[in-house]
Amino acid sequence: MDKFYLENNALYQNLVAAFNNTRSANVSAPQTKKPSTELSSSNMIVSARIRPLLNEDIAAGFPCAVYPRSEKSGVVDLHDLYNHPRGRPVLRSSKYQVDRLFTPKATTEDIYDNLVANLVPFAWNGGIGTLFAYGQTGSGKTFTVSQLEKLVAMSLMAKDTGLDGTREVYMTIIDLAGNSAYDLLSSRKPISILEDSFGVTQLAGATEHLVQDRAEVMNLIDSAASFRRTAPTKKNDASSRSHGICRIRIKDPATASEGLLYLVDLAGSEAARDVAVHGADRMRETREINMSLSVLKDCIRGKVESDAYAYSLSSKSKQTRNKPRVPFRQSALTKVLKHVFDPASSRVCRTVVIACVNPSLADVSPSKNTLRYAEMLRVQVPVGMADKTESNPRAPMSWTNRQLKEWVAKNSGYPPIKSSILAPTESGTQLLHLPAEEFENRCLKTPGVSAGQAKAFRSKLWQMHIDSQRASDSLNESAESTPDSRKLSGYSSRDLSPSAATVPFKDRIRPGMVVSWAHSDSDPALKTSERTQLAVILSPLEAVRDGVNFVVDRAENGHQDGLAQGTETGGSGARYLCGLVTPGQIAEAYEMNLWQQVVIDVGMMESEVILEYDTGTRYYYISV
Ligand SMILES: Nc1ncnc2c1ncn2[C@@H]1O[C@H](COP(=O)(O)OP(=O)(O)OP(=O)(O)O)[C@@H](O)[C@H]1O
Repeated sequence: MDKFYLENNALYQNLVAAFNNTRSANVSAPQTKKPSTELSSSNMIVSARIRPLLNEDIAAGFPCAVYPRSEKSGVVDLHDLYNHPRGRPVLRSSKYQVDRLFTPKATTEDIYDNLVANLVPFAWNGGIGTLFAYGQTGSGKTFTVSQLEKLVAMSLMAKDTGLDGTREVYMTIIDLAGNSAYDLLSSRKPISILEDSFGVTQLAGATEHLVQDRAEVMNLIDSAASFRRTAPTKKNDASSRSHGICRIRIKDPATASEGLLYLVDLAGSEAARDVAVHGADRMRETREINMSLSVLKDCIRGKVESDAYAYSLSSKSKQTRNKPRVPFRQSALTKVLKHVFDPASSRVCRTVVIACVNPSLADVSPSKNTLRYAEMLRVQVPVGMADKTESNPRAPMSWTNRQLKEWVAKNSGYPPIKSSILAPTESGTQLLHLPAEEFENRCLKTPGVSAGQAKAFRSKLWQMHIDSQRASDSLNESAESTPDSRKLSGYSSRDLSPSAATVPFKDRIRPGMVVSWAHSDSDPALKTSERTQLAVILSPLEAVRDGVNFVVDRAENGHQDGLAQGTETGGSGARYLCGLVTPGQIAEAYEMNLWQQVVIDVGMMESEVILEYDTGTRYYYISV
C-alpha cells in the first residue's frame, strides 16, 4: 500500500486540492440548519490533536491526509486513495467531528489551557478529573500526556495556586500491561489491583509520594517515564506497550475530603501490519491492548449514558429506556479507574479524551479508526432532556454554576454564604452530590456562618431538588389528570392531613410514620454505634398474629433468630412492629429495610421524622 501511495502522490495531492476548492465554494452557499436532535454531555469532552508531520514522515515522501476544517467546528476531513480495480485511483474522503480540535500548530500549553486547566480546581474541590490520550502508535500520546502531567504539576505546586485553602498532593504512577501492574515510582515493582471490602479499588503495594514542590514532581515524572515499558513497532522506535496511569490525589487536610486527577497515556492501538514482523507474543499483546481499549470505550459511553439516565428528570423517560451498562470489571484498566466508571459511585466526574492523530497518508487507516473511536465516545443527550435540565429555575439539578451562584447569594440566609467558596466551579448536580460534611465545611468558611445555618441551607437545597423531581414525575404521569395527593404521598412519610402537625406524634402513630428512637447501647443486632435510630412503623404489635415469633423478636424473649429487639424502657406499654431505616451509601441518605424488623415501645420513641424519597438517588432524605 505504501508503494501505491508513493507512486500516486501527485494525483492524490491534486484530488485533495480539488476537494478542498469545491468544499470552500460550497461553504459560501447558505447552509441548511443542522437538525439539532442531540447535544453532547458537558462532563465529557472528546477532542483530537493532529500532530505535525515529522521530518521522517516528510523524508519518506508521504503527503498529509488529515485536514482540519476549523478548530471551531471540530470537523476534520481524512482523504484516502482507493486503488480502483477498473480505472484510475479515486479519492475517498471521510469527515469526523469532535468537541474540540487541535491542529498541528497547537501547542501542548494550548491544550492544557483549553481542556485540562479546569480539571485542576475541579479535583481541588473534591471532583474526579480524568484525561485519556488515545491513538495509533507514534501519534503523540506520550508526547502530549507527559507534558500535560508537568503542566498540571506546575499549576498544583505553584506558590500561589489561586485556589482556596491548602491541600496535600500525593502522586502515584503505574504501568498496566495486560492484567499485570507495576509501580513506576519504585523501579517497576509488581503491584496488585484489589477491591477492598468497601468496593474501592486499591493499588496494593504501590507507593504514593506526598510531593512538596515542583522539582520533586518533575523528577518523579521523568523517573517514571524511564521505567515505562516500551518496545519498537514499525511506526515508533519507543512504542508504549502498556497503559501509563498517573494518579494525583489532592487531599484537604482540614476535612479529609479528597479529589483525584488521572492522566492516562493509553497503549498504542496499532494496525496488525505494524507488528506483523514480530512474534505471536506481540500479537497477543496487541489483541489484549485492543480489547482493553474496546472495554474502555464501552465504559466511557456507558457512564455518560448512565449519568444521563440517573439524572433524567422524567421517570417516564427512564421507563422507556434500558438502564445503560458499564462493564468496568471486564478489564484491569477500567477496574483501576472504578471510581470514574462505577454507576454506583456518587463522585462527580469530568472526563477529557484526546484522540492523537498522525497526519501522514501512510497512517490514514489507523487515523480513521482513531477518529471513529473518538466519535463513538461522544455520547449524545436527547434534546428533550437537555431542555428540561437546562432551564428550570426550580430544579437545582439543571443549574449551571452561574445559576447556582445566583441562587446561593439570594437564598443562603444571613450572612449570605459566599458562593465562590461553596461552589467555585460546580453545577447544581455537582453540589447536590457533594458529601454533607464537605458542603457544610465550605459554608463555614464564610465568616459568621453557623453550623446550624450551613445544615439548614443544605436541607433547603435538597428540599428544592426533591420537590422538583416530584413535580416533574407527577407532570409526566398524566398531563391531563389533576394532581393526585395519594400518588404524591408515596414520596414522603408526611401525614396527609394538614391538621396532624398540631397533635402530638405519639397520639397519631400510623403505619408509614417514621420515628427516631433510642435503643439500648448494648444491642449488637443493630450494628451501629449511634444510639438514636430511625424506624418506620409497620403495625401495632397486637396486629401480628400469635405464633409469628420468627419475625418478631419479642422484648420478653431476648434475641431470637438474629433479629433486633426493642426493650421496654418505662413507656406507655403500646408497642409497634417497625422496619429499620438505615444510612445509605451517600451521606445523609437513608434506606428502608422492611425485613429488618424491631419491636419498639412508644416510650422509646423520641420524635416523628419526615423522610422524603429522591427518585434520582433512590434514597430517603430527612426533610427539615
Ligand atoms: N505535537 C508534536 N509535535 C512535535 N513532535 C511530536 C508531536 N507529537 C508527537 N511528536 C513526536 O512523535 C514521535 C512519537 O510520539 P509519541 O512517542 O508520543 O507517540 P505515542 O502515540 O505515545 O506512541 P506509542 O503508542 O507507540 O507509545 C515522538 O518522536 C514525538 O516527539
